Amino acid sequence: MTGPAEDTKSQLTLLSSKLLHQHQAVEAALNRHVFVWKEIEEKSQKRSSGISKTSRSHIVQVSEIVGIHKVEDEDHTKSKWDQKKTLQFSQLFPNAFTVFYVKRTKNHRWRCNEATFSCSSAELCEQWIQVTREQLSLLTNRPKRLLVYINPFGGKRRGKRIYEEKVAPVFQQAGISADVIVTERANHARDHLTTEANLQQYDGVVCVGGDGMFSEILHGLVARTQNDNKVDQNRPDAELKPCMLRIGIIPAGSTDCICFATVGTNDPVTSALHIIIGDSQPMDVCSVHHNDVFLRYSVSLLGYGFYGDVLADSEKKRWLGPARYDLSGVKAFLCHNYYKGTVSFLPAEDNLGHPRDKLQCRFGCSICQHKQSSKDKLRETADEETAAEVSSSSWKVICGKFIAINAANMSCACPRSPKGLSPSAHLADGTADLILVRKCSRLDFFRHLLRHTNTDDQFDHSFVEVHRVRKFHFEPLDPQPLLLENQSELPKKPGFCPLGSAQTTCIPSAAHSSWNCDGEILHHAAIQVSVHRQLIRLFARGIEEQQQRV
Ligand SMILES: CCCCCCCCCCCCC/C=C/[C@@H](O)[C@H](COP(=O)(O)O)NC(=O)CCCCC
Ligand SMILES: Nc1ncnc2c1ncn2[C@@H]1O[C@H](COP(=O)(O)OP(=O)(O)O)[C@@H](O)[C@H]1O
Ligand SMILES: [Ca+2]
Repeated sequence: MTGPAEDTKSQLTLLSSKLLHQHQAVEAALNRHVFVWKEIEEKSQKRSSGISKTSRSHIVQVSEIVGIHKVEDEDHTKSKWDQKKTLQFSQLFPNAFTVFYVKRTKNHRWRCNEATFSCSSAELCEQWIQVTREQLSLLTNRPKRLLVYINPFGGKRRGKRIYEEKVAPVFQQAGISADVIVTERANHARDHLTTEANLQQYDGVVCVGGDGMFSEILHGLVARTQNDNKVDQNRPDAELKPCMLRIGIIPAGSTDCICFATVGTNDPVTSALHIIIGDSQPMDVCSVHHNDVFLRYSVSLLGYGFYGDVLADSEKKRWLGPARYDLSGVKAFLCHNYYKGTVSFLPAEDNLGHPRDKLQCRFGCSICQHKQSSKDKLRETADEETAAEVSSSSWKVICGKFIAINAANMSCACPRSPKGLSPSAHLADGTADLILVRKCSRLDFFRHLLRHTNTDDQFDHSFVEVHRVRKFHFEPLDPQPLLLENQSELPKKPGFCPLGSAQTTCIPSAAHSSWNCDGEILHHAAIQVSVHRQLIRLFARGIEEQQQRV
């Protein structure tokens, strides 16, 4: 907290002068927090009209200034027309500077707005640029150098163009330098991060692609951090070390759920601006093990049954781009498979809310800032047998036939489902929402799915239950044939006769489905999952409640 002396200091005007903006005289001022300009109403003007207009003032937070440049030095990536206009302007007003700043528009989208001011002298212009840049350099959370990985084949295969046309120019305006790697194969980014990249020279890593590409960055960074700290990822109870570098996501994939659920939109320019201003959003990560073998990490959806089947089928249709999920979704729905198994879970403490409490995770979320007590920590590290001794609420066990078992570590909001699989799930509370959809009729399941696209409560069905959990295990009823230790890259298992469907052309499911782990297939049905609170940080801030307009 800042005391009164500090408050006064931060409000001290650093610069104040009369400038010209859009042919109108303005009084501009800069302090540590804001840059303000206010139209000056000339006395003669007031007298002749007889009416005193309210002069408009504009406020820009210093933390949301992207950059400041002398007009003649401005961006060469501008169109020919804009460059010509800039040249003409700088001939007319030689001592002018432009401030680039964040402007909020509809649906959580941000744009880079600009305002040009001309000064009475070259010295004054230089002074404005220098003092403003000094203030920006005090914002130590801003990245200066980034490592960028582009998946040229993600989504509609537009990753490279999106980066070059929409992101690189704003990074340049902000003075950010970026080393760019266009991936040449799957797992290129993951392997490069795990073993090769010299991470000390970067302030963050950016991925251009979808959730699968994000997953590569996540695995590379988390593995690198654990290796450097000698933490064994194979131990399900290992206390993982948090990653120091933040991750930025430029959405260019098929679902873009991780970007959408942390920023509120899947818009490349908005993401670039969150990176530039150095936003920071901690995020939980689920570790997935099979016995004592580490399988994968997950930040969004871990889905068995319906979403596992959709993914397994969609992989064969990659050439269709994002539409593959719609086709495979319809197919999985028509197949209507269900799977037998046992789910056991460690419920989260009551003070962390409930998936149906309608307290959505938003910018500055108080639930995510909640500090874990030592009792909670002890309870979390205890295994199934000893948990009962340290807490009144201990592991719960549910056996049944399930159409879908979904663990949502965050809301999983995406353009297909703007409120997500679990609208009240939290980004950084150390829990996941475990959704169990039991065997039901096709019509009921359709009703449940449909509610993901409207405002109705998708949990308000007799066949759906939802729990907020810290850990969970799944065990299929029938034992699975032995799989190799490192299963994550195994080819798709051969199809068997579906358990819950009479049709023969269905997505092959046998007694087991596979897990959809942030869009990657896991072939082990039996898994153990733990949520690791705030293991990583993104260049994001969570979804803002109200659109503030400048
Ligand atoms: C009758 C209309 C029903 C519509 C139901 C829609 C429900 C959609 C929920 C989507 C949750 C998405 C969770 C995120 C998953 C992604 O990690 C994963 C990989 O993404 P990417 O790498 O970008 O390709 N995407 C999926 O698994 C797609 C699921 C789509 C299911 C229809
Ligand atoms: N150069 C590449 N060639 C082929 N696959 C790649 C390449 N780079 C990344 N991948 C893989 O592509 C998959 C899908 O990437 P992603 O960017 O998530 O797109 P989408 O959202 O369309 O699935 C990821 O599993 C990732 O490992
Ligand atoms: Ca969470």
